Amino acid sequence: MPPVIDIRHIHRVFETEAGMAHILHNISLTVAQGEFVAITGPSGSGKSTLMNILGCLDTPTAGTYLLEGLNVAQLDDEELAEVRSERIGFVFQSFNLLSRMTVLDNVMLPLVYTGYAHGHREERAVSALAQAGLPVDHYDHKIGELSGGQMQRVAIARALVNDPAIILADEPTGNLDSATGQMVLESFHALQRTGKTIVLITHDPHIAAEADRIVTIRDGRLFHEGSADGSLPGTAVSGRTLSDLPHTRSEGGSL
Ligand SMILES: Nc1ncnc2c1ncn2[C@@H]1O[C@H](COP(=O)(O)OP(=O)(O)OP(=O)(O)O)[C@@H](O)[C@H]1O
Repeated sequence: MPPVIDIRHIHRVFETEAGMAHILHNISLTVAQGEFVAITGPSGSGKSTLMNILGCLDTPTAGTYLLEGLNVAQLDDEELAEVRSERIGFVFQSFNLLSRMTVLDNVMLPLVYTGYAHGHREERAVSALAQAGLPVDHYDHKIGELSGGQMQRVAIARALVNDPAIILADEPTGNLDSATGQMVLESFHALQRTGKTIVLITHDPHIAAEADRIVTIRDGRLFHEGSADGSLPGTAVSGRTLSDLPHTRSEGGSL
């Protein structure tokens, strides 16, 4: 099976008023299906820039990205949006939930444009919330009534509701105390046991240590655990088309 994430010799250069800012340098990284990888590194090293590329929110200036075998550079905007919504679940430090809506409505939001009937959307949201470990009696609560840890569980459920292959989490425990962060991390471990591929950015070495593998970015260069740099030998890159992607919907189920 090809890696879920396969980036090769990626560079990202931003044009700024002060000139060209070369932020990512020759980064290569593969992540296998079901793997849990932590990306760590100091502030400003390029972690979010890399995560934006992995999440198809940004494109590299040079290099190749194969996502589940798809060559991302060959996708148009509509196809990229489809990949983002169906194959990738995003979890952020600041939760990014709508505070005046209920838990259930927040989790159902990504399904609005799927064309599923309301009942089916609700079923999927309930299943995702169960997977994320939020108690049932909280489903009709407003987000503003929840604790930080509960909010992050809702955000994880929202990321899961489309049954994506990959979960990308940017400092998901950054706003939580360490005990709550640890509990949220348990949700990621549980997701990994269901076959999800997880890439998590963290500053916290204790969180990073829980991943299968840690990669570190310093000054835009990637360092793999136990090796000097992240470069891979150059290989010819082909890629599949969007319709070749496997449909791995599992219709939920609790962990
Ligand atoms: N759109 C952009 N244009 C110009 N420079 C950018 C842009 N986005 C990011 N940068 C620069 O790239 C560098 C890396 O930023 P990035 O946010 O990826 O770092 P980070 O490791 O995620 O930092 P933090 O841990 O503080 O979130 C920074 O110097 C930032 O100013």
